[in-house]
Amino acid sequence: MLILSLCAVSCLFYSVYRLIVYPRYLSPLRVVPGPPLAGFLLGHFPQILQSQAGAIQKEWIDKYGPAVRTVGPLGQDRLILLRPKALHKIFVSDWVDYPRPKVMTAVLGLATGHGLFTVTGTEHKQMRKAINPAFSIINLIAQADMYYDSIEILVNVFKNKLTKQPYPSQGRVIHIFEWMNKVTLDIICDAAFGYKSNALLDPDNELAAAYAQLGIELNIAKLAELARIPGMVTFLSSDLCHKCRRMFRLFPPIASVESFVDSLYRLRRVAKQLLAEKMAEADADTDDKGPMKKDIMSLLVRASRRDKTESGYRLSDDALIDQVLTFLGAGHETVASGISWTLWLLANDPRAQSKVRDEVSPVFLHTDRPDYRVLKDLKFLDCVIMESLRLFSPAPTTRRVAAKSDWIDGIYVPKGTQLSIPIRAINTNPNVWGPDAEVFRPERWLDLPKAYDPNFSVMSFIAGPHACIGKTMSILEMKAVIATMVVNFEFAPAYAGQVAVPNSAITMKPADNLPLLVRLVAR
Ligand code: HEM
Repeated sequence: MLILSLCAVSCLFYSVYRLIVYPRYLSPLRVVPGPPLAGFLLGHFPQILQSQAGAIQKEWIDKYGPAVRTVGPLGQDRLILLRPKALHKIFVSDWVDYPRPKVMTAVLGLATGHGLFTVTGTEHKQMRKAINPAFSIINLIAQADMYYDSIEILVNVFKNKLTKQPYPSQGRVIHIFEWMNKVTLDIICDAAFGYKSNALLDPDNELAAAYAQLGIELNIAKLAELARIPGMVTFLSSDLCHKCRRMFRLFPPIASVESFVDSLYRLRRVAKQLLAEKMAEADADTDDKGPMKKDIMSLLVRASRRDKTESGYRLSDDALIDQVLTFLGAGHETVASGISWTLWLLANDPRAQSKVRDEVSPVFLHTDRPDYRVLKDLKFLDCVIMESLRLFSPAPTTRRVAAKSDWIDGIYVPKGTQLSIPIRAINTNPNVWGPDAEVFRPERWLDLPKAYDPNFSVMSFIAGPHACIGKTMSILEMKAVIATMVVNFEFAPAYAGQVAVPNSAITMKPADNLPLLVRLVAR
């Protein structure tokens, strides 16, 4: 009894210390400006959850300056940092000391396995070195043609929708994000595995259905909480968990984990089958057997065979599956959001839309499949895409944790501090981009401001060793889709007074699926 009482008193003292005394009176970060401290238990977390993705961080920066201190759940210290000096230290010079927080890697790792998102330090360096060649310009040039198989299907789907209605010339409202999500899944499946997922025409395709189901019911906050339980991530992706997944029905708040586990299982099963096929193909590959397959998995399988003998590090078969799941997870919804927001901005700026059409139309007189070099030279389209990624970054914020105590840009940051990187606020910083930083003005990319820093003024793909490996591929893919769409269709808002509705999740996608009025362009 005495021991129990002592435990209860100690717990009480510790809770008072962690939730009240430390954040309010002892934390070295209490001198950094920030919003007034909120509830003891959840801190500013509810405000972040309720706001549009990345919007509250921007509001706080506008009000309190380039370094803002907030408090997370259970009195956890958080710092929002904006200045290039801080970003350079966190992402480039001292990146190993600022890894992704455990909960972030656990959630990402659940869907993508042990891949680039979950490793850091030496293992990350080796893994990235093994994978980089698959994203080289030479491979992207070879791959670009694959994108058009899916883009052409998308164009036909839209044309069918528009012509099969009583008054085709009036156009039709189409939910753009839904279709961009399908076309980007088909493209990444083809580019990553050489696999035709056919999401555009067959929503029952195993992989397309598994992805569609993956994100529907389980919200990220619940997933993050589950991922905190030791061993849970490994368990959720195990065959055993899949066998007894119905047990989750007994716990109504997490009943949807059942379908999540099922989707994961199905994704992995397809990935394993595909890997087996690639291995067999690699075994049969000889120089005189026709063209080599150009999808990312074939390249990685061939490289892993070579590296078995040439160097110490080799991607194991399981690691190969995880990499490809990583590319599917990272390179599908992000690109779909990027394309959708670009079409939204063009729908609201008919002048820019006509200018893009005028630039791309001559190209399409010669070919329906402009290649890497041709797409690269479309300068105004490039400006439009850069401006769209600046204003509507598909990843609106990201996070890191301080693995040791150190000074960052003049602030003493204790070990364990969570660092919030406000990508949306960085991209629209008026000190760099001027008073019209929030305005869509593609031409600004032709005459960049003096304060522009190529690494830290737009952080949509972040910077340093963990920067997005798919950056060039995404921009190329966005260009191919947007050029083809704009040359075939005209886009306008679906109704008067329509506003953008970015959701508040890890990626920033249109919460309403982005309805737009689409009309055929006479060619
Ligand atoms: C417009 C599209 C995209 C955007 C905005 C985007 C953004 C990002 C961001 C912000 C990160 C860093 C996350 C962090 O560390 O906090 C990242 C990492 C990553 N992205 Fe992308 N991404 C896009 C498309 C793609 C594509 C198409 C692929 C692959 C096919 C891809 C693969 C990856 C991978 C593997 C990482 C982890 C890199 C590492 O840690 O070494 N992404 N991306």
